[in-house]
Amino acid sequence: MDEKIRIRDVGKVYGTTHAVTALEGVDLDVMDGEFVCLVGPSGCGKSTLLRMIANLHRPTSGLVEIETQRPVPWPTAMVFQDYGIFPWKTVEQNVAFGLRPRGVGKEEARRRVAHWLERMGLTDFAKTYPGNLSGGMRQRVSIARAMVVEPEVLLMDEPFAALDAQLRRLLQEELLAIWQENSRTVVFVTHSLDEAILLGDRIVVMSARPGRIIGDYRVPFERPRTPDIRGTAEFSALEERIWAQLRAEVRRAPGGEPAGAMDDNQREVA
Ligand SMILES: Nc1ncnc2c1ncn2[C@@H]1O[C@H](COP(=O)(O)OP(=O)(O)OP(=O)(O)O)[C@@H](O)[C@H]1O
Repeated sequence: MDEKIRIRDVGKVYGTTHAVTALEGVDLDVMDGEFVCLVGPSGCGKSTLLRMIANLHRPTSGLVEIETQRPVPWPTAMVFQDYGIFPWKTVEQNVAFGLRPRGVGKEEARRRVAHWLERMGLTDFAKTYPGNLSGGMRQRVSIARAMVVEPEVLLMDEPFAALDAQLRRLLQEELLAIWQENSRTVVFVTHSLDEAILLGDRIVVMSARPGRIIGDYRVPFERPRTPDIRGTAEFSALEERIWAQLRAEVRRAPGGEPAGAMDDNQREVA
């Protein structure tokens, strides 16, 4: 496998008078086709790192590079927690949004939009406006809009965090299937270790702010995977190992609870 994303000694400081050092000395390589999950306490700079990979923020120091044959436009697409779709455009128009700027012709655009509407179960809602959709359906639109541009790197910032537990499981399972059909490079930020182990090839753990990388775990489950792996002893053991490291960082982060007060069963990083 070749290297797809190269992050070298990256730092990010926001502001000047009240400067906030969000990241410090971050090194990370992501291989082509790899699904990497980033976990860490609240405010440790996960979104900042993702936005730098998306070329939305520039690092204050260090280097973020993507190995690509077509650097213009930037070869990433992003899915946000709050959907990031346009309320004044229909589902179909939202999904088609990124195609024209990327020079995709009309016929090809029509074909791709139809494919992703169908794949995400949105065909009957093509002419609907997002305001009339549930949260789960809006997030499907968001995923379709990202996938339709056939990004080399898919960036997901807590995409399922706003959904209720059942919908979240459903969309996790759909993403797992989609990724296994398309296998692109993915960087996925989550507060849930369960979600990270289900979906990822690797789990990268960040420290409390300023964020640094303090752990890197390979997920041992073969592909294609199904959600049944959740019930295995290996799954729980990995979750325990990662949580043991993460727990100390969560406690160090602002708002970290004293020992014993956290909901250990949920393994959600506060
Ligand atoms: N535009 C900004 N200006 C100033 N400070 C910022 C800005 N964006 C983020 N920060 C600060 O940088 C730090 C890292 O923020 P970031 O959103 O990257 O963390 P995160 O790990 O994604 O947090 P969460 O898990 O809560 O979403 C935080 O202290 C945040 O307040």
